[in-house]
Amino acid sequence: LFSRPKYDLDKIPGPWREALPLLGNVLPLLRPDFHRVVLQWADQYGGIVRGKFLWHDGLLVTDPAALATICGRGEGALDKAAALYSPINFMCTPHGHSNLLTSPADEKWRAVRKAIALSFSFGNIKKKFPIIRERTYELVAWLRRVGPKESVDVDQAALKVTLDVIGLTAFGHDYGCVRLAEVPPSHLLRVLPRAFTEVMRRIANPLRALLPRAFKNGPKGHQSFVDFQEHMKQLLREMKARPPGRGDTDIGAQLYRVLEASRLEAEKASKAQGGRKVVPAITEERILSEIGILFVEGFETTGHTISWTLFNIATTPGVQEAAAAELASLGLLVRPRAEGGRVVARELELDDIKRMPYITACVKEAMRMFPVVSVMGRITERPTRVGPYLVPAGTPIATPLFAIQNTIHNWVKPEEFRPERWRDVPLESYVVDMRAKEGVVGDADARSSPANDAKGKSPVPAAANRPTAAPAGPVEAVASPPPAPASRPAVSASAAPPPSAECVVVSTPPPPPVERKTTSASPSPPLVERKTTRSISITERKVSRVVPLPTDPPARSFSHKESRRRREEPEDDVDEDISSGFAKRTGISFMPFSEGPRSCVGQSLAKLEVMTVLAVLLSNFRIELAEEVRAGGRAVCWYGSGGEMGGREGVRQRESTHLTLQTRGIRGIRMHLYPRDEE
Ligand code: HEM
Repeated sequence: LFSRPKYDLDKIPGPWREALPLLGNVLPLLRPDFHRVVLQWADQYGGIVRGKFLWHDGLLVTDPAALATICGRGEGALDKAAALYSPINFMCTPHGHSNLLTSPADEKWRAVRKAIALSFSFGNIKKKFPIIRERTYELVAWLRRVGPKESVDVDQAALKVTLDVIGLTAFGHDYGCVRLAEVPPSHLLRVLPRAFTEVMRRIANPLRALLPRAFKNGPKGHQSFVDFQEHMKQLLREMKARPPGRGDTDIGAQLYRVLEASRLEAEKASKAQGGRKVVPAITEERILSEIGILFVEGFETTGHTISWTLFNIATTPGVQEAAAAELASLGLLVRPRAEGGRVVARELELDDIKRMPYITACVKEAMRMFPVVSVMGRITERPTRVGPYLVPAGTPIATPLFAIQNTIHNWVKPEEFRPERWRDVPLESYVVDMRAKEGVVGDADARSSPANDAKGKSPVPAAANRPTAAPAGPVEAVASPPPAPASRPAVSASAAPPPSAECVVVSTPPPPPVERKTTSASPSPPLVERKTTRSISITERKVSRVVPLPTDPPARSFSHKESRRRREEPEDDVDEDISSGFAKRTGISFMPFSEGPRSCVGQSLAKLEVMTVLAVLLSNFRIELAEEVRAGGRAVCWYGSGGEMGGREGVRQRESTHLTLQTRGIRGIRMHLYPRDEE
């Protein structure tokens, strides 16, 4: 009776102590801006928080060291909480087949991920640059026709480009969104948001899936799934009717190959078993689900990232001017007619993108503050140590990106949009991994970053940053880290395939500063001047060694009032120089594309798209958030033509996690775009 509890759940701080019977802590999470509730819990209780989700215990993890373990490959790494993602399966296929995003990391996932990763290699993605650029310039032409007097929802505008780009680059299908003046309700651009709404409703209320008619808008939601699947089936038909040619590694082609390979394998097995029917491991329905998930993951994510970045650029003093100066230095800024007019600016080229450290920094800072995938779900398969706590098998663990990247425990002045934070971070890095204290970054897909050379290799030669203290060697340190401290990640993780690509984490002694050589065929200026060399190098060779570092003590928990005070008035001892000390704690505190084997497979396309759209729009227009309307000295928001956003705060108050982080309602993020040549 008095034996010690087997697990440490009761030692974990969190709102579970105030949980309601049966409902637990669910009620505040039903708000559209529940990401802010989670952030507030992270600020208040620290990096590992226990909550009651209905009658289940669950954890919210924002502690960087614990995250590095959870997202890594070694002991303590966690797989997807497949059940949590299941409404997405039913959006993609009638019988709820899982897919890359939603399935656990099993054999089927591995086969599809490997095939698709080739499509997203930078070598393949860079061939798509002309498509992205063409659609973006078409958008510019449309925006010019609209003119600066009308405000435009830049979010909708960006979504049109992203849907066109996925359709064309992945499946050779033109949805023609950018060209459409009116979008019919049956168009995929309209169907997708309706289906996302139904997914959100089913996550909040799983009974909707069983009895759609019993709930408000249930039949409509069900219909949106049917409509979405119809669009995806059309793509599948087109894919099957057009077997891929040699050298075609586009997504459609790769999915076709996976399907065929599985069919042939089943045929072979059937023959071997004397003609008994053998169902292929990967069926058409699975492929349908894979096609669907590319639209679920690739459409809104990229579109909202573009619009959140534009929003921050437009509303932070000095930032737009700095971005324009960078574009001008590359000869890309359209000049006023009086100074020679539009002809002076040239068209954006692929190589320009790696010469825009400031705009890249704006994107990263926007992705830190507004991570479009704001929560991800994992689950423990066996008793697991999360940070210092042992928790039982079957514990759901949310890794809430919004809270990770905005909590006062991980970031200095997190609510400030400061592109300067990224000054010393290599251009290609979208993971801040402070395990090598003064080092900076590990980046899963650096090899496939547009910032890298044409062959898709890291601009830093594999061995360049490797100190003699960490010689290349066997993988043994990776395979089994000591069990106790969860903060000892096995490996800095990388994109899944090819399996040989790994990051190497090293600690002291620091190597002598190395001259950065580029392997690029065409000579280009260094990406970003890199001040810290004691860090992580991204290499195509086998993992050398991981040298774990001591971790920071766990973040303290505060009263609600105290955590709010600390957010408003950071302590004096906090590093004020956020231009260099951008993150505070050891481990991962920034990973908008996630990290490790389950990181975003499409990030090379996303980065290229975001940068292209931003560079072209900012070259051509000066942007302004549609003005607030004032009445009686107070800002009021209303919808109509003209000003309506209610300033930066007005937009922020409408933040909503609706599968992706976006604005609530139909007002979007409206801006006036002033053509630079007409100024
Ligand atoms: C700025 C844009 C994007 C962001 C911020 C983003 C972010 C993410 C994140 C955080 C995950 C992990 C989700 C989780 O574990 O629940 C993810 C997974 C994924 N993303 Fe993206 N994504 C973006 C664009 C894209 C694009 C353009 C595509 C493809 C067209 C794509 C395809 C996928 C897929 C298939 C997965 C599942 C990978 C796996 O588990 O193996 N994403 N993405």
